[in-house]
Amino acid sequence: MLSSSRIFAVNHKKISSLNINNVCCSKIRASLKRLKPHVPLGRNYSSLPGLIGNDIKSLRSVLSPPAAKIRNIGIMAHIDAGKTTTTERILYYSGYTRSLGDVDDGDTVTDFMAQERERGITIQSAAVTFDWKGYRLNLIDTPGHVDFTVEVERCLRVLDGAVAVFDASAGVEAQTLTVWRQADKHKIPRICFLNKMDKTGASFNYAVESIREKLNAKPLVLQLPIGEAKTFKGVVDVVSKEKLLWNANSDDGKDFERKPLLEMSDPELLKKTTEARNALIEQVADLDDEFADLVLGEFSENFDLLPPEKLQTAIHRVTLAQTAVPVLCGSALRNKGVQPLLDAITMYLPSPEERDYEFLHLVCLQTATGDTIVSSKSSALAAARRAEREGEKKHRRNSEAERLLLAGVEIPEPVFFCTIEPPSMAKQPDLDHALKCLHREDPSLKVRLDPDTGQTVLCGMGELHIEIIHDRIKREYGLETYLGPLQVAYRETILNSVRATDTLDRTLGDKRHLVTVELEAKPIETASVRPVIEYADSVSEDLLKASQEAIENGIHSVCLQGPLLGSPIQDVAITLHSLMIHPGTSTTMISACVSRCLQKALKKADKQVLEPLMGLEVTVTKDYLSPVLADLAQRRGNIQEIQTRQNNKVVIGFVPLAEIMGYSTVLRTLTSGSATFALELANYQAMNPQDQSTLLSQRRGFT
Ligand SMILES: Nc1nc2c(ncn2[C@@H]2O[C@H](COP(=O)(O)OP(=O)(O)OP(=O)(O)O)[C@@H](O)[C@H]2O)c(=O)[nH]1
Repeated sequence: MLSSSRIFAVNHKKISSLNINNVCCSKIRASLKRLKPHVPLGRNYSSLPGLIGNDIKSLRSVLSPPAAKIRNIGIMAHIDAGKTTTTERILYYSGYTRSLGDVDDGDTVTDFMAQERERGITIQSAAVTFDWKGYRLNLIDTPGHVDFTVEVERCLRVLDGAVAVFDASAGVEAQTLTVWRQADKHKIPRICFLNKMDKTGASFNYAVESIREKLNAKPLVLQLPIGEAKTFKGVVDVVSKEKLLWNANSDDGKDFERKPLLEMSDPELLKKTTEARNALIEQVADLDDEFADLVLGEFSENFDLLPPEKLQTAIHRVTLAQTAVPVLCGSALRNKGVQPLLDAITMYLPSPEERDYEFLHLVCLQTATGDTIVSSKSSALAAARRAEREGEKKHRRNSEAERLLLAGVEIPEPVFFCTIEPPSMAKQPDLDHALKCLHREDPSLKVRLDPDTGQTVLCGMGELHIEIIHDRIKREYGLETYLGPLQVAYRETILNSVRATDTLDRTLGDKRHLVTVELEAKPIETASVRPVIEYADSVSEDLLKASQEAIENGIHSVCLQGPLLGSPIQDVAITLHSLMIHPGTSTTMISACVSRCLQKALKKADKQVLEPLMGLEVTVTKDYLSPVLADLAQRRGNIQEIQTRQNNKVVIGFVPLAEIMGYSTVLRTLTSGSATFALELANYQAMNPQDQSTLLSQRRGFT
């Protein structure tokens, strides 16, 4: 009975380590497999204090620690900032692994896929569970490359906190902004880790300023570096006024000493640290009333008397409130600064208990017959709509549908596509199966059938994305497939209003199907991927009730394949002006008539191709700036600004996606491999008439 049906969006669960593991279970299994020679299959609890003899209570807390002792966190950053290297060190110091893996040697735990190891990049998020000083940490290492943004998004939804890793010589980079925005959207408290402090050009102050300016965040400087670049050897803990120095002779960074700063031995550093601590106390007091009362009352005369724990508790509160972000620094590659980062994770990031997930109070997995479990926002909405149709009470429906929206993942539209063919027709079902599985795992991969050729078409987020999918089909499903040329996913729109009328009159058997439709298509200003559908007052409500779904299906199917290139039509509104349906006409016929009528209207309209415009950021040394700019000019690039970032120039601008295919190879050649770039879809822009007609001729095979 529908009144008892409930809808759960539960594709990502959280709270326990088991749940996080479910998100990326294949990856964990593979990690454990690789670790077999070193680690017994099961968790290494060596770092947990309190497990004595047969103490059942302790044992229970080891197996399932109280929620207050759990941290579900993610590591996120721009590509190559050092997430995987930092994760690798974290696993080593926590006792999860017994040797240090290296991205450059292709032997890290979290980058286990063959493609990740070969390319030294993270493609799929990996979850690992380990313990640190009595806390259970469930950690996800996420990819930095923009092609795998969805992977980051799906992880952020299950996290309670995140560590944002930065390359200290570059500060905030293009993809940092993207992941930061995603974390803002999911309201994830964060800690910043300024990595690569050992690298030439590393600058703590520059990186902190870039967090303030570009991310519009309030950095809380909890550490100061001791030395920078080649001279980097440790950090000062601003909260406790202690210095942490790593033993230069230790090759794994386990050995470091923590000493209070003294006037006698470190007068300068002590002075700097006291200033930084006072500034930190004032900053936190500004953000937290409880702490302000404490500081102004008892400690206003001398901040030195304020116990570190009081400051730490207040920092925890402002981190949780996301009014500021603690900033730490180190060098994961040189094994410095990672243990204090782990302490900060347990100290400042929240436990699951401290986070409020409204939709999770819905989702307690006590399901019963009649419940609906859905896997995405669109299926949640479809289920909610179905529930609505079948008569649930109005107020309950609305609030439920709204809450379900919280649980969805936003999947960006793909910008590239290409055909994919199996080695033989007999293998088509195997290919379909592989693509179905891969799509389930990675919803940003879309698969469709070309209605004209019957070919399977892969749609993805970028060249790398499609390349990796191709490779995975070969390695994981044993299928050698053939990819057609990579093509840009264009869109279409119309430039003027057009009207059409159509009648469909067909008799099948002894049944007459008769529909007459009049509709109008017009351009709209607001960017809308799906057509806006409106009904004129003259259309009878009763008629509409019975046929609305069929009408909308007809409209949507036409808008998926525009008349120019067969690309989706966007920024249009369709108004149904009149509708006449003969009794007994099937909904299929209604859909067919609406589709035909809309196609007729679109044929008459002035049409425009829209092309994906990419935001581009190229980081290049001064010597190579000119060739990079000259090349971008040839690619119809529009340069917005050129910033100076340490010793580099950063070119920021826009370039049509069609012009930037294979850019990594060209850029490597132009700059002897010294430049890096990041691309992100900015919007869809109208092509100029000349480029549009060239494109149309190419597609029609005339050039
Ligand atoms: N100098 C220096 N290099 C580092 C440091 N940490 C990482 N690297 C190097 O930076 C490169 C990228 O490191 P990764 O750990 O793969 O970075 P990532 O952020 O996981 O990369 P993606 O997942 O592909 O985005 C590798 O060559 C590392 O050796 C560091 O602290 N100092």
